[in-house]
Amino acid sequence: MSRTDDSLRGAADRAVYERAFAYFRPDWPWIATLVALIGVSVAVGLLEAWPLAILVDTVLTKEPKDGWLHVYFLALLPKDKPGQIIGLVLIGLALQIIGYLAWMARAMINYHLNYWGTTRVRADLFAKLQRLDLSWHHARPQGDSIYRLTTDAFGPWGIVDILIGTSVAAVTLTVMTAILISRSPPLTAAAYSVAPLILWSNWRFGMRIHARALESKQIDADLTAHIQQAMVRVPLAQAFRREPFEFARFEQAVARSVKALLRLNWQEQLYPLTRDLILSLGGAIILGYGGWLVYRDEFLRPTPGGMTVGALIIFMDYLRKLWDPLKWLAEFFSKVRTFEAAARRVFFVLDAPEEIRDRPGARALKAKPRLLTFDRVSFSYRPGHKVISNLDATIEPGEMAAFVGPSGAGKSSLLKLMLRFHDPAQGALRLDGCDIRDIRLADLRAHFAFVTQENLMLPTSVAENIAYGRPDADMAEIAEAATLAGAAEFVAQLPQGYDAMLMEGGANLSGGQRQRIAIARALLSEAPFLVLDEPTSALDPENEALLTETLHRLKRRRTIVLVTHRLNSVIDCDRIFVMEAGRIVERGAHPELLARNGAYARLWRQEANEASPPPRPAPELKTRRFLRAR
Ligand SMILES: Nc1ncnc2c1ncn2[C@@H]1O[C@H](COP(=O)(O)OP(=O)(O)OP(=O)(O)O)[C@@H](O)[C@H]1O
Repeated sequence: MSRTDDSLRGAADRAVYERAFAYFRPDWPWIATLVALIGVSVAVGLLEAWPLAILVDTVLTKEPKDGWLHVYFLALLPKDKPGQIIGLVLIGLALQIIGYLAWMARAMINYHLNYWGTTRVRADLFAKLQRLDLSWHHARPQGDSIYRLTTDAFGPWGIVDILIGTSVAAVTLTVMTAILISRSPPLTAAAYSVAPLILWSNWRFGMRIHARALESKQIDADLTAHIQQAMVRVPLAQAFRREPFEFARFEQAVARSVKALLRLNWQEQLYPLTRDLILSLGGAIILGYGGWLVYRDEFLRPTPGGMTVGALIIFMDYLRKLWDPLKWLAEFFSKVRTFEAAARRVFFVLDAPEEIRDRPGARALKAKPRLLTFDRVSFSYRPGHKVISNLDATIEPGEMAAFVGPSGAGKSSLLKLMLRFHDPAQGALRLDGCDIRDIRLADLRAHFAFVTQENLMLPTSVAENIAYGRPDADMAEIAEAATLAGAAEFVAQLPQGYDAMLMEGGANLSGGQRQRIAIARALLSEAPFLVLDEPTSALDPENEALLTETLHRLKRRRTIVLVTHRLNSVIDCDRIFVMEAGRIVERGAHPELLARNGAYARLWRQEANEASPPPRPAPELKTRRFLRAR
């Protein structure tokens, strides 16, 4: 997935952090509990070695030491030695259990915050992606939006988590250092002598593992995309006997993935090895130097308050515990920057301007038949490349109008302007004289039932596919729409009829069957305008005639706007607009256009030469709701 995004650039920005925290504001009681539990874990961790130290220094010795923690622990215990031994064992056990429980509760709260907080981020992102106009989506691969939703959405929690963890690490280090200094400043210095090594190794391996993990993730994403595309190409590969080529490409992609994983695994193995070597070195320094201090203070020159075996045990234990907080501090920048980059990619989408949206004070407009006007409309996808130029057209309520013309003339683009998938650069489209940009978007779109060229199918039942625009429709209405669209016959032959499940993209239907389902979906909608882009392109002559007949019956009840190359279906249209290079070059009804012997007549003769069979009369259909006057 391409991550070379505008959102990755720029210095660390406080606003990104504040915004990340804002997503977790509703969770503050949970965050407070999490911090408290981390405090418990840290305290337990710091106390864990003390029962053993007290046992050695105070209970199992003839000369008990009197440090404040010793006094505090002993106050909880009986006066006799066996009682004190049992008590210290039980305290050690209790500390372990509390530590485990706190760790478990922390993990669960962490998951809870992560998943639910990220759900809020995802909900905002998904809603925004749904609102963003088609130009925005067309400018990026779909995979990019999917990556932002699935992976980058974890960025805000990552930032919060890292900041909490690093703050706790800083507090832990401070408390630990204070305790160590109170026991022995020279030994504390010895313990910290390996800290630079710990920092160095954490930093170095953190960066390397992070880079290798990112590389591996990227290569895995490419592999997944590669496999997905290869599966789509199976028929092509079989037809052109390119299976060996596809297999070689697959092998290459898998080999890249394996090599990237091995590079990651190598660093993951080197890291603990280095860590254990440094810890062993630190352990040796403390044992050697600390052992000498104990020998000096206990045997050579017995010194009250000097170094003890118990204190040495504490130092050995705390040395291991230095690792974690130092790791947090060393890895802070590399880790937080990754999450920051992910969060930026999320916020980049959330902040993307919505070109197509309700204007302030946009009008509510009830869906009903209205006069549609194209008023000197110009439009381009790219500056300087006009697709529609200064186009004027009027379609009366209840009329059937068609836009015809050569491929690339701008017919489909014109239909997209009607639903405000894009806005014109100049001029306006109007409903009953009102600029459609001044109408609430949802109200405007409720006027149109659109059958696109793609005939998108959902991987659900046939019935749900037909009822997508009107989920409350009952089975009788669905079946009636299917009949009108010429779909009823083949649906009846499916094993479960209307309950039959469609595969991804409607792969278990023919192109013509998908088109009929899409038309049924539009017919079932109660929108006053039926907008159809090449509705008969995949239909056989019989079904084309059936649909043409249905459309003619709907005339006067619905306004029908048709884009087609099949001129047979426009013969009875009230208005035909002939387009060339974004302009209307002729307009009128079929007979007058033929009589004019211009662009339309040329198209008509071309089609006649292509020997399309004459349209057959469609069977008589009983229509109820779809023909109803609105
Ligand atoms: N999303 C897009 N981005 C950039 N250019 C586009 C986009 N969609 C269409 N075009 C261009 O706009 C022009 C008009 O395309 P349009 O699809 O409106 O033509 P059409 O008359 O419907 O063609 P056809 O009959 O082949 O469907 C074409 O040159 C096309 O390449």
